Amino acid sequence: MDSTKVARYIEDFMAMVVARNPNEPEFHQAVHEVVESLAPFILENPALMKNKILERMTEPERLISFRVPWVDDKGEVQINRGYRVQMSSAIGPYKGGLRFHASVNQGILKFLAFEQVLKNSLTSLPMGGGKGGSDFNPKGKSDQEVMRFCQSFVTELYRHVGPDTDVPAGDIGVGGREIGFIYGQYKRLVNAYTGTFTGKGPEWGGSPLRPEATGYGTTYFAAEMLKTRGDSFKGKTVCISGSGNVAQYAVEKVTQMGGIVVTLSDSSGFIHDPKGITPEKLEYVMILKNAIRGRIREYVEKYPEATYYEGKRPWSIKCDIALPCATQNELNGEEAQTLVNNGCICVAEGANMPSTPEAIKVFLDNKILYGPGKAANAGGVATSGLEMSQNSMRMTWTREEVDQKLQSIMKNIHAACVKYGQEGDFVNYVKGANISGFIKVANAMMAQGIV
Ligand SMILES: NC(=O)C1=CN([C@@H]2O[C@H](COP(=O)(O)OP(=O)(O)OC[C@H]3O[C@@H](n4cnc5c(N)ncnc54)[C@H](OP(=O)(O)O)[C@@H]3O)[C@@H](O)[C@H]2O)C=CC1
Ligand SMILES: O=C(O)CCC(=O)C(=O)O
Repeated sequence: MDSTKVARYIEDFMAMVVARNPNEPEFHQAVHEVVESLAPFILENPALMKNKILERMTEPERLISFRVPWVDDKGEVQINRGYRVQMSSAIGPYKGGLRFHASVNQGILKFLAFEQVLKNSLTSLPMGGGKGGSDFNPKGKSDQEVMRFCQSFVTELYRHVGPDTDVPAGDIGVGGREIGFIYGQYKRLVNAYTGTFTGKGPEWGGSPLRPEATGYGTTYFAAEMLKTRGDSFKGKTVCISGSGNVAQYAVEKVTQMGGIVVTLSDSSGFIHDPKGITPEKLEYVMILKNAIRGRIREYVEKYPEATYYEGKRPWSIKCDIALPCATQNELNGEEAQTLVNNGCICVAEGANMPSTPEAIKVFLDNKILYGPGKAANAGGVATSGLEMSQNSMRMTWTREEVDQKLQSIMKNIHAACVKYGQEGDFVNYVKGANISGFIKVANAMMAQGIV
């Protein structure tokens, strides 16, 4: 393929995306990465060009934005903005999480929804892609305030979702507590018990292993990547960022597989525990983060052998494997170079788009094992898909059954990445994930006409 032609296609396509979606840098970044992978493939397939498949995929089918008024504990009226981006229903109902974080805006949710379309396709389950949330910041809010906010949020959202229409779940700032409040109010509004949300509690329709699934899945994916080089987690030093849902269960699974996790972080700083975060220490982190809702710095008060670094990220710590599990753009080019210089051989993304384009270039140039989020963290939404199946069948699989299905899905995603990403003796998992995720959605769109 003529490289000038490819470069011009990417440039023209991105100029169009930027012009149509001004002031949305995260969305531009996510689309650019995908277009770079897909350009040669699309140029070789005139039908994809003629039917403007990628042009349509980068335009949400529907974008809903709404007012979320609620009353705080002081009796003051607060107003937030709620969103749902329904990106693609080509292969199934819209599916993707809800994020509650002060930084949420339309552009961030569009990047997440776009990534979700390809990720959900990779799982091989029939799920379209969407994402939603609000600029509501749950930090420091009482349970009552969070409940009132969630009830107001879903009092508008409920019109746009349904078990065969759009099935939201959790993401940053939305865990079991929030899904509970949202589902309770939703059920009241529609007067029906349906599988419209996933991440529900185990007693009321949730799938076994959904809380664990993203962190476990990322670890399973990394293990598959390591296997291609005859390696494993055994005895490896692992740096993990974040300390929320994904990070916690990544620590658990890595430790079970014989790795030693030495870092965790939050938006204030990171802790380094050279002796490793043992199951007992992880139990404390789970209480600290999920019940007390404290800060990661408190870890060093309980475990003085660890050190806390205020305002810093964990990537300067020497490790064999890095699992970024916090948020987008949390690992830049310089930090990627430090990881590589320190001997890191594998990066698997539990978070969505945690590595900047410069960081990704460092990983690919140095040919380390690099698993992008849309492949490596797909275990969460895949298990949500399994929750949807269980809800439809009105039955519950065992934890072991779900774990087996999750492992098999992660293996299949890995195999698909290898199939489309093999470049000589190197696997470019970015290219593999993007092309493999794209093909199924593109074929469905071609079959369904210009819609
Ligand atoms: N939950 C899931 O099933 C899935 C999640 N993901 C992705 O994984 C990542 C983590 O999600 P999840 O664990 O569910 O979310 P949680 O809300 O449970 O945890 C988020 C963690 O990331 C930290 N964090 C958030 N924003 C920043 C920031 N700007 N800088 C540094 N740290 C930050 C938080 O720290 P603090 O408390 O200080 O904000 C917290 O430790 C996200 O990228 C999400 O999109 C991907 C697939 C599925
Ligand atoms: O489980 C889900 O539906 C959503 C998971 C999610 O938000 C993600 O994969 O980023």
